[in-house]
Amino acid sequence: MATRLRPSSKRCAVIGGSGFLGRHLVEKLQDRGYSVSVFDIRQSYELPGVTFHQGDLCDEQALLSALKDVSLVFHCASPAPASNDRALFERVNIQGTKTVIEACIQAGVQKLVLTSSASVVFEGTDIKNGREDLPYAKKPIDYYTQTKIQQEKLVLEACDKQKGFLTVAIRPHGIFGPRDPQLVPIMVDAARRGKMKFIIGDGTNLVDFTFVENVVHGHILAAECLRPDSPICGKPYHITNDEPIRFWDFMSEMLVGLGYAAPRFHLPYGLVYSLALLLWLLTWILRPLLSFKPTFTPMRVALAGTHHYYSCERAKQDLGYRPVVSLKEGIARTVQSYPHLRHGA
Ligand SMILES: NC(=O)C1=CN([C@@H]2O[C@H](COP(=O)(O)OP(=O)(O)OC[C@H]3O[C@@H](n4cnc5c(N)ncnc54)[C@H](O)[C@@H]3O)[C@@H](O)[C@H]2O)C=CC1
Ligand SMILES: CC(C)=CCC[C@@H](C)[C@H]1CC[C@H]2C3=C(CC[C@]12C)[C@@]1(C)CCC(=O)C[C@@H]1CC3
Repeated sequence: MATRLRPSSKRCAVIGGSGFLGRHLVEKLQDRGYSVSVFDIRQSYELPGVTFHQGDLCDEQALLSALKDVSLVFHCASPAPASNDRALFERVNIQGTKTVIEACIQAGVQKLVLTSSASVVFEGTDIKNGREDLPYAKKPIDYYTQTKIQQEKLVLEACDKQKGFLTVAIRPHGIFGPRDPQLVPIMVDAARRGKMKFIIGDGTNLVDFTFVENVVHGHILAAECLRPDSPICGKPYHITNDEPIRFWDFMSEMLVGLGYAAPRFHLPYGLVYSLALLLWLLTWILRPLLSFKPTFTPMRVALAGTHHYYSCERAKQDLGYRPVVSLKEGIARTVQSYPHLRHGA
């Protein structure tokens, strides 16, 4: 009888590997001796030794050919939150994740590590040192988060030790670092349009911002700890910098580092939130006539004006996680990596 060789445990695939987090993950996995392939709807770079499979994760056949002989899969693909496209989030994050799970099982993949998000428990009100046992948000802040909740449940429920298919979810928060297409570019765009003069609320709200290499480290630890006898099977893990910082101090450090002025004038949180809500309603009503994307959405105001930071004790205990790059160093390395976004560039 022909024996089917078990895929090497160092052969892995990164779904969403062309993205910000995905590419950092691919680079680190290669450094650690993994043989890596990328599955993504687009190819954004080339890297010697990395095989690219371009395709939509909703296409099972395309996935199956990319997952041949792969034993470990990282799923970090998602449409960008800013698109706010409900149908797209549902198709990719829910239907697509079901397809990823089915393809993994069919291809004989043994481990699936999902990039979830700490925002699955966030409802727009304060969370201080939130642990993983907080309930999922009943009223998620947007469609993106609503589908991230469904996605996480699907992946964790698929964990089946009998069948030899093990899953775990990493919940990062506020990922930042070189090549990030969201945080710094949105902030600089707002600064260039004179919209970063104001602090929403009293400016004391604490938030987690997590340097991308720490998020990568958490993913790799989770993959390496995922064994049938390990307590991490089917569980979510917060991965943060473990250094909550005032939202507006973080913004100021980034802005000043890039040569812009720090926000100075305080505006009451309730007022800005109500205005953002009104603006959002107006753009929704007028959407057949004009397409306008406001900088101030209720979701962004909530993110900028409330406490939302999370405990990563569980990751420390079960994964041996410790951040590898401090916030100070992460900010310095990020600022340095954006010469084209500096004031006057
Ligand atoms: N950036 C952040 O602050 C946070 C991100 N996350 C999660 O981390 C993951 C990675 O996020 P980022 O790297 O920031 O996003 P990104 O937008 O840079 O990367 C996502 C990748 O997914 C790919 N993709 C999208 N739809 C696809 C499809 N149908 N088939 C195949 N590939 C597809 C995109 O082409 C892109 O390369 C996402 O799951 C996101 O929800 C969670 C918490 C915070
Ligand atoms: C901590 C966390 C979850 C960060 C996620 C990233 C984005 C949601 C933020 C990145 C840039 C931020 C930003 C604002 C809100 C939150 C972000 C979009 C503002 C719109 C808040 C109101 C302002 O005064 C302008 C800000 C620009 C940058």
